[in-house]
Amino acid sequence: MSLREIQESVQKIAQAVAAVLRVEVEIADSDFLRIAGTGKTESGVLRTMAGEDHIYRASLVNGEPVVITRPGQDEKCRPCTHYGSCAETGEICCPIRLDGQSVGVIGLLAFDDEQRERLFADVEAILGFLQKMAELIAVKLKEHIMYTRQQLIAEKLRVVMDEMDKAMLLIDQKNRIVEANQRARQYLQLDADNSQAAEWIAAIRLADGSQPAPKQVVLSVGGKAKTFLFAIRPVQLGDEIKEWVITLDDAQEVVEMARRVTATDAGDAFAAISGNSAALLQAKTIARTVAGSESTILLQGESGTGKELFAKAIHQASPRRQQPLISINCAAIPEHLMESELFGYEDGTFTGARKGGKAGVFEAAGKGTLFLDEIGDLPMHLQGKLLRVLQEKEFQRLGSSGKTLPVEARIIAATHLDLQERVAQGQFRLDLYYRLHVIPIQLPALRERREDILLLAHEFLAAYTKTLGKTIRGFSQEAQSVLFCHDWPGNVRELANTVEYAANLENSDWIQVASLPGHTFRLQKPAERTGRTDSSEAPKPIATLKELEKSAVAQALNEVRMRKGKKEEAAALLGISRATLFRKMREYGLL
Ligand SMILES: Nc1ncnc2c1ncn2[C@@H]1O[C@H](COP(=O)(O)OP(=O)(O)OP(=O)(O)O)[C@@H](O)[C@H]1O
Repeated sequence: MSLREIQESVQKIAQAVAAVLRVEVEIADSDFLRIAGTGKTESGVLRTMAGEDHIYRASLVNGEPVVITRPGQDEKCRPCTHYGSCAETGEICCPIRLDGQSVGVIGLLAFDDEQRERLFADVEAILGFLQKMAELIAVKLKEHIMYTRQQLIAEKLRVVMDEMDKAMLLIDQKNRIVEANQRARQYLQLDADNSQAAEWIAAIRLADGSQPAPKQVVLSVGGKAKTFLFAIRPVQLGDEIKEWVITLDDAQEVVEMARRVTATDAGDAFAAISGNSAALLQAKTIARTVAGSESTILLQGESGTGKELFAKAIHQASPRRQQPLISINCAAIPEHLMESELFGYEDGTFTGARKGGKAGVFEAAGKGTLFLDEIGDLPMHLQGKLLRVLQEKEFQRLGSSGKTLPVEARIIAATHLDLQERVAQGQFRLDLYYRLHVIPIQLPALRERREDILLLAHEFLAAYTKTLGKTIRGFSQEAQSVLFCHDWPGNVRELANTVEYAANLENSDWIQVASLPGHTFRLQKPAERTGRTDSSEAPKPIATLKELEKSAVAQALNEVRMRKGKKEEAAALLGISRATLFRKMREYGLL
């Protein structure tokens, strides 16, 4: 470590000393490069002192000060190129020592009689002062070394953290995230929104205190519940806990990884998609057939019909299964962040941009699969950009100067919207529609395949009773008819939530109607639920589906508001995603 690295500070010290003592000051490093100089020596700064360095060399090697009262005539000056013709009238120098080693020399120089007089008026005092200045420079160098070391450690830590395939968070005493690695930002969508951080950390701390290892926690991320395996450890200095390190693994990814490692073949990737109805079996057959191809797939279906489940199964059944499956929800990411989420950005592209830039989902998906969820909600201006990227099969990070990257991922898009209708309304580009609509797969709504309702309900019940440690044998006859006749606007997600709710509440061997969530079924009278009509009653005007939906959304919001809950809970009650809930709130003026 050379004084050269703190040249500016050293020059300032030289000038300050010169101003106080009114003599000239020169400072050299251990290679006899002039680091600082005042007066006559200033023009030689950052030049070598070869040939005129032997007095400094003697001071540096012996670690002692040197006093020259007659420069150019003193015996010590003999080897100097200026011997006999020296412009100086006096010189005092002293080594700069750091950790027992000489790292440079500070010299005081006189060039006329006045300066000479000042220099030698009280040599003892001047030497004392010079030594203090040498110590000051050594301290500055030490600080710089420590700072550089710290920077290096921080950088190493950042690289190691980002290379980890676990998500890692550093948390301070006030439960704020002070550092998050790339995987954590991806799992928790931190770049889009980290307002839930305190809630997540509270959930992790709660789960930490109540479970043996391996510990699990369910966090709501972007409106979806995600299960993580986690560990939390304190970072201590002495007895004091300074921060906490939390590591997270996506439980589903761990399970998939375990399955990949243990399975001799990929198994049936579609096994998780239940249902025997002709409509669902047809969708599964198409998906299975095209899983191996490179063509773009467009999954269409209402919210909760299993579009994401299908996308995962297709990826699993494809030759790309060892590569990543990256999902992005085009409705859940704020419009101004969407473009950088898709294509990434280069270092310094905008204020707050991450050092080193950031890969977008196209890059992250690599040779895997990119799942563009809720594609119908992609803003118009990005539709054009996406189209170009899909056509040209290459893209650029934002702020990159012409460097293009290839699109290697297979694209699966999904939407709950009627894209043709969006095209007709001028809200979706026709050319993009055709680019995505290569292999369309329509996922049927649950009410269009009622024969699957009870099958799914029993599967969910078996799973939840196992988790809850209960022995519920099934559904009462009446509960079955209620489930069968319900229209399930939230589709399979709503059914799964309904069964989970009922399994939690039920105390008998069979799920009774009373244990079904009131907010779902209060909208329908018992006679309507079973599909029977009472001829003695005057026919009531039938509410439109939209009216029913609006009323359900309002009711769920109200219920959650009363118990000071969060919007996510209203979404869960309705069996829809957070993004869908917000869309519906906007649509019905309930924001
Ligand atoms: N056929 C099915 N068999 C078993 N579970 C299903 C099936 N279809 C959907 N599910 C479950 O229902 C929930 C919703 O499914 P998914 O998220 O895939 O729906 P989606 O159509 O992508 O919804 P959204 O449009 O709201 O994002 C998930 O928990 C999923 O596992």
